[in-house]
Amino acid sequence: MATLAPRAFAFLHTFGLTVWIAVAEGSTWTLILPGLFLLAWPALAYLHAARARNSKRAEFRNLLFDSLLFGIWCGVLDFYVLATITIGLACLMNNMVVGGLRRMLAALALFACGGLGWSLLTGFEVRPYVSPGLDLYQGAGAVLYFLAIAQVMYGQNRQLGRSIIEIKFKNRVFQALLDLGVVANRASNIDTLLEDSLQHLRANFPEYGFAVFLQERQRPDVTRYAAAVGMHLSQEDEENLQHLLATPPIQPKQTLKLRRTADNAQLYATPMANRLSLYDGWLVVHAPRLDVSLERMLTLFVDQLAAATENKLLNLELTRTAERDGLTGLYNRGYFEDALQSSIQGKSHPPGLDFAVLMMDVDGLKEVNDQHGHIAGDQLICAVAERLDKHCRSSDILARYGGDEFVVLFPSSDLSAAERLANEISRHLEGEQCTLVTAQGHQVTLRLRLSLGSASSTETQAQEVLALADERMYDNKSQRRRERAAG
Ligand SMILES: Nc1nc2c(ncn2[C@@H]2O[C@H](COP(=O)(O)OP(=O)(O)OP(=O)(O)O)[C@@H](O)[C@H]2O)c(=O)[nH]1
Repeated sequence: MATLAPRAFAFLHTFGLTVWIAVAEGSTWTLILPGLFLLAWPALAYLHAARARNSKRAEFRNLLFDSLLFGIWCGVLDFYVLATITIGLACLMNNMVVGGLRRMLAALALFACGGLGWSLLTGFEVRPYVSPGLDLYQGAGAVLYFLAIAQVMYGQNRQLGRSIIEIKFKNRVFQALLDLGVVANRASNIDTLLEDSLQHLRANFPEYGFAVFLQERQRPDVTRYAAAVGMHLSQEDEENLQHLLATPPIQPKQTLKLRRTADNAQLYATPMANRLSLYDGWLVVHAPRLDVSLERMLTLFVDQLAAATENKLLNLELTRTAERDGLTGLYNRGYFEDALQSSIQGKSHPPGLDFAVLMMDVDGLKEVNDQHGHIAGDQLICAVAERLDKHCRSSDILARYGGDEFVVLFPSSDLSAAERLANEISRHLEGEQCTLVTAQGHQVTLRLRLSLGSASSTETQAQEVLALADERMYDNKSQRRRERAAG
């Protein structure tokens, strides 16, 4: 379609040539009337291409038909040499440009067929030369035509260059978005999610620096998560953004300029603007300047990052709810039993790793509940949980087994690990004072008392370890009761 104007000019010019020759030889209307078709053909060709399902192919067919038509017309004009050479050359060039050598050869064949076919039908006549004036007319027309075609090709090349740059940019954006998706799946927490996401962004866009920070919506002065790659976000920048988010009427929706940096680049910040349910935040980019494509890219990344963060938060919350006890925050019974099953399996397969279990029961919870109410009872359970947690190592799995019972699993350990913790509890927790506040607001101080029982897979069948620890804990409780009754 871009060549429509030069082609229309070529047909118009050829019509002028026809009129010139008709007048010069006196054949006037017998040559001019059929010549009018030359004026109509570019419009017909345009309509045909515009309506065709595949307009590019229709355009190529039109170019071949141009060659046939011009071949016939050169025959009509008795092969006036300069016209035949320039018109023929134009036909070959047009076809060569769009379809290479094969299409050019096809155009040559059609051009020759047109000219020779016409001569066969009407008799072969040759008029190699008409007048110097016509040579000048034809020469000037040819030069104009070729220059116009060159201009069209230059424009198309420029367009192509721009499109390639744009496609490469879009590919990088696409790749970065894909990377963000993969990172989001792999990240085990929000910090690694943000850090890895920015690393991948930077890998795809090394010319930019990136930073992100999320703050709690309820307490905008608290930055909850932050990460920066390839740039530094000063305390002042952070406070500035926090201030913007904390001031509802001016909460921005679009990317805004933060400040000029020392290296003459700019810091731009794109807000997450209600894309997260619990947090607000910014994606900050260090870039030489902000253009439309960078702004669009930032919006896409913010969307993707916010969606990934939201998913991860939900996922972590879900996992937490599924594995944790609601009152104490310790692992729950389900999580403990899964871990115990893994240890039992581990013992039955080489290298047959041993494990140990320590069961604990708070003495006298019923009495606390009865005397001071359930709220005080809950506080006692939480206080015990907190203190037990302090004595456990990171590899120990401490869980609330139910009611006032706690349990610790020591994977890859023997009885000594359980006995070590039992001794620590007896020495440090047993008898320790604990202050509770009743529903009525009264303070109650009581002493902690715990019954303990431990067992390990070195002593019994793996499946029996928990039951053995439980049995020993009840033995311990009975003995303590007897001692208390006696003493
Ligand atoms: N406040 C509170 N009480 C609970 C909770 N879960 C269980 N209980 C109570 O804890 C008590 C547990 O029963 P027991 O183990 O027989 O009571 P205990 O007074 O500790 O008795 P011993 O263990 O024999 O010393 C019951 O009264 C339950 O109602 C809880 O989440 N909160």
